Amino acid sequence: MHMADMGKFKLHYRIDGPDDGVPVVFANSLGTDLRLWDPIMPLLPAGLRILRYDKRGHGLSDTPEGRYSMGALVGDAEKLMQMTGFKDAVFVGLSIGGLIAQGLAAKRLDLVKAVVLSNTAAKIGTRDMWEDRIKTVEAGGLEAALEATMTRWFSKKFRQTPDYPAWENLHLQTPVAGWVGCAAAIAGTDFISSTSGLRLPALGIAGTEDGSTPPDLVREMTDLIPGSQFHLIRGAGHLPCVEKPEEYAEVLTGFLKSQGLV
Ligand SMILES: O=C(O)CC1=CCC(=O)O1
Repeated sequence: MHMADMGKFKLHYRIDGPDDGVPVVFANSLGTDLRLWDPIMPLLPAGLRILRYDKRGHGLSDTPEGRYSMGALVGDAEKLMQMTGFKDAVFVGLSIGGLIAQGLAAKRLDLVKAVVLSNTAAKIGTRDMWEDRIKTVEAGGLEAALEATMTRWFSKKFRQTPDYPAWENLHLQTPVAGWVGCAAAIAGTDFISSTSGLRLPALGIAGTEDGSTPPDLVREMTDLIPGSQFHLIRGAGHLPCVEKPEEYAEVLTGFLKSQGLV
């Protein structure tokens, strides 16, 4: 376990794989931490140097006070990559992690050579929708948002499995201030124009049962980037790396192969 000093707070991160491996960065979603990617880690090809981290206000990272901006979250990823020597990387972002990927690709093409935009959009929901969710969580904690969130995250089938309860706990253990801070960043983000200007290899991934970023929305964003690829995972919700890790890893590996990286 490592903590990166970001100045006023610290971010938790981990690196796996050889020093000279192909650099790949993973950014997780709202209410999860770097363990989101655990199910696919053993399924990825050898020879990748993988950086995972907990966003501010999540996992083992510190929780700065107040609402966060998307610029600040993109800046965290940028600084962490520079501190850990990651450049020319494939950046894999899921949901808010996908917003961070889009923002970082628009800003630092030297750091990001390709993006995987999983279960995300150029704009997720509306400001009013996020303000309503923020009010709910501020008043009643993450528990008050649990059922609605789990319905968006997972297929009915997955919620019957023994793997499911740990993901409820992960959501419930997110600090309220961290969740609210990141939700406010999503509320204020519209990357339609900047993502339309991206010119780099991109893969969009969607899940048929995703209640947060449905397939049409993910495809709409993916289509903004000329030459991009798109893959739909059947039977999975918002977190297909959890529900369908084999298919997710296969698609990701196929994308890396298509770029000559593995
Ligand atoms: O709808 C949810 O709670 C899931 C989600 C939206 C943005 C994100 O990162 O996760």
